[in-house]
Amino acid sequence: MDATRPAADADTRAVVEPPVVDIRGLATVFGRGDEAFTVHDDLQLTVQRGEILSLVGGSGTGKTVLLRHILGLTRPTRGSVEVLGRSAAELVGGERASSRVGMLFQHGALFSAFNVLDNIAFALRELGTLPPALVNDAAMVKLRLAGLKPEHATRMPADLSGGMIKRVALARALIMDPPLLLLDEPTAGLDPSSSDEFCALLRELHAALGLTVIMVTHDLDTLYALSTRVAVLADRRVIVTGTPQEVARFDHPFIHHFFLGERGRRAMAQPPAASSSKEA
Ligand SMILES: Nc1ncnc2c1ncn2[C@@H]1O[C@H](COP(=O)(O)OP(=O)(O)OP(=O)(O)O)[C@@H](O)[C@H]1O
Repeated sequence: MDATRPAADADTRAVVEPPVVDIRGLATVFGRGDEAFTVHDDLQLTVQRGEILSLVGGSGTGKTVLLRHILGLTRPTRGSVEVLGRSAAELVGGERASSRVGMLFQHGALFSAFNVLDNIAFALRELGTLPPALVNDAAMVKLRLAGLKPEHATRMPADLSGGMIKRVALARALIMDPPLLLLDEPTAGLDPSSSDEFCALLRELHAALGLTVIMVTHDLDTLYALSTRVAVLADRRVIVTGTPQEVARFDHPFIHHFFLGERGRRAMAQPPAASSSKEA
């Protein structure tokens, strides 16, 4: 187990391929002078192609801020965030952003005035490079990929269940075929059965599309179902990475609370569902 990096022998690709995400010496400080508040300090994290990395940490430890840095929406105070070999800051806006990184926001963040198909098609339509019929065809492909039916295309977001909203948001995140997918609490607000179904869909798409996934989650069942690796944010940095079982053995108050409480022991007792799990 390594405090900041995947084990070199975890996967030979890790040695020969550049990481999909490479974060070095990252610091995030909000405010100035007496008001300064340090969220991250000398944080390192690398994510290799094909991983499903779960980012866990207590409330306010900077998980969402880190996702925003990776998306290029915000810049750290110090350090570098590289995504697919380029600075994340170069990603912002237009085709380059959504064709490299897809983002599934916690509550779906669908446009309430657009129907399902128009929500899915949004980024591709905005590009203006394809005729409308082809944009619709591409959106229909993603709609089906996300496990929705053609008859759902004309529904409005207000008429969708929580599970369907997640699926539409996922289809929208994938419209430009990004190699990297960021998930913020993908199963939050879903009942256990919808949550299991959504995890199964994410696992299928991860394998079928060869995605790299970074996921923020507080849900241990989701973590055990999907993660190939877990990174724990505490004390302003990534204190440990490893398989869920390895990380659970690391001695830190947050980890004791998160993994070894009753809820954690129950989730750990489930057989690991991620077929691509690898020992670090
Ligand atoms: N733009 C900002 N200006 C000032 N402080 C901010 C800003 N964005 C985030 N913060 C602060 O940074 C800290 C980390 O926030 P963040 O939302 O990343 O936490 P989190 O780990 O995602 O928490 P949670 O699990 O509760 O969602 C919080 O204290 C938050 O108030």
